[in-house]
Amino acid sequence: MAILSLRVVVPSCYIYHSKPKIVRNPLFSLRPNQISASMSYEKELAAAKKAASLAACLCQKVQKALLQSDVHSKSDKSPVTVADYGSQALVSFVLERELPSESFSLVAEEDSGDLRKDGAQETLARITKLVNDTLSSAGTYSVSPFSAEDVLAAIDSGKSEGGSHGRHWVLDPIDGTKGFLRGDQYAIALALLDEGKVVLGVLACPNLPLASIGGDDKHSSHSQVGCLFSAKVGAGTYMQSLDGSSPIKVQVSATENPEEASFFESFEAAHSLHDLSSSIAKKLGVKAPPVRIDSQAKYGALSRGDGAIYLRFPHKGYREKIWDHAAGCIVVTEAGGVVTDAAGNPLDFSKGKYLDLNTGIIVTNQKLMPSLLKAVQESLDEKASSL
Ligand SMILES: Nc1ncnc2c1ncn2[C@@H]1O[C@H](COP(=O)(O)O)[C@@H](O)[C@H]1OP(=O)(O)O
Ligand SMILES: [Mg+2]
Ligand SMILES: [Mg+2]
Ligand SMILES: [Mg+2]
Repeated sequence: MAILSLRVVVPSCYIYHSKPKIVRNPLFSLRPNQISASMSYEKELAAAKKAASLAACLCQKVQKALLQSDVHSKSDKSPVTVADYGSQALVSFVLERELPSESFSLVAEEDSGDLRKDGAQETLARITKLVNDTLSSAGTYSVSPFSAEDVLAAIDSGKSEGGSHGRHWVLDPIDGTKGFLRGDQYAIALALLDEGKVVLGVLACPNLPLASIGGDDKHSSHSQVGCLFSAKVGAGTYMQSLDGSSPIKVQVSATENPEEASFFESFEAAHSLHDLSSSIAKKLGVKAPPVRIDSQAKYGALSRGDGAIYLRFPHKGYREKIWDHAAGCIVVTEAGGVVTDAAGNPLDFSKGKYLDLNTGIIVTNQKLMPSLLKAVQESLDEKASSL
């Protein structure tokens, strides 16, 4: 098993350049029917990139402090709480500020319930300071400091239920909390739904190396970290460094040969059935051991071809939430990949907060999908008959 465990030197606050120089590869030029789709959502994508970059900056400050603190405090959940809420407040603030003319609906993981309880004042004060410090060090907005009430209101603007009508932002302010606490991978995942479809997505992965983490490159140095993936319907997927390099277009692995493919799965066995993934991979003929990493960073890594397959089979009874897959899904599909449930159905983000799925989520390229689906079905049948 390959485990990517990184203790990183945290970069200083990212300065997000709102107008990056986009390097377009003529090999991937747009077809005429894609042009109208690609023309729209331009300012929404720019706002999403800005929001996720600022939130990543806030999270890195907290993770850095967490990793430097003494070992006993690492089981303390409060640092991640502060970062979760702070990230959500910042994203909500930036989106509303950048897109003032649009009606604003946000479906997000956190709410302010616990922060309004007696005894939470100190935590709320820490979050408020963190949000204000991040905004002032980025120097993007000349706003008077946020009050604690402003922070609570910004967090609570994420209370929308989503659905199939209109536009809804979808946010996981820290995806991969366990990875965040360990000092490993996590992501800030932000997507936009329009009439129930994901039309853009951004994944900020502060600890993901800019170089490939795929099979053969496991031993290469992972010194430069911090990736920002962004995708817009009909316009492909781009990756840039979180500290502001030019975006480059990325594509999923083109391999047709499972023997060459490596596969990603959750680091946490409690999040996905590792035995089932191993049986599927074996049936398919995958030779490499699984690459286990936390969060939607898996979708980002897959979108640039680091691995060719992502398998996710949560334990019985777990319901997947839209914020855990919306951004990752468009990042992979716009890079040429396919994301389905175990029966081969596309994910439906139009039903509110939850995804109604058949058994699990599988991700790969177009060529490998038919044989992957067959291996999944056979493994599920074997599992059912052994019960
Ligand atoms: N019991 C669980 N089973 C599956 N996924 C879970 C479970 N508990 C939390 N998650 C969510 O799974 C995602 C991370 O999974 P992984 O890193 O294994 O891919 C996160 O979105 C995490 O939520 P959270 O956003 O609170 O971290
Ligand atoms: Mg999550
Ligand atoms: Mg989360
Ligand atoms: Mg959570």
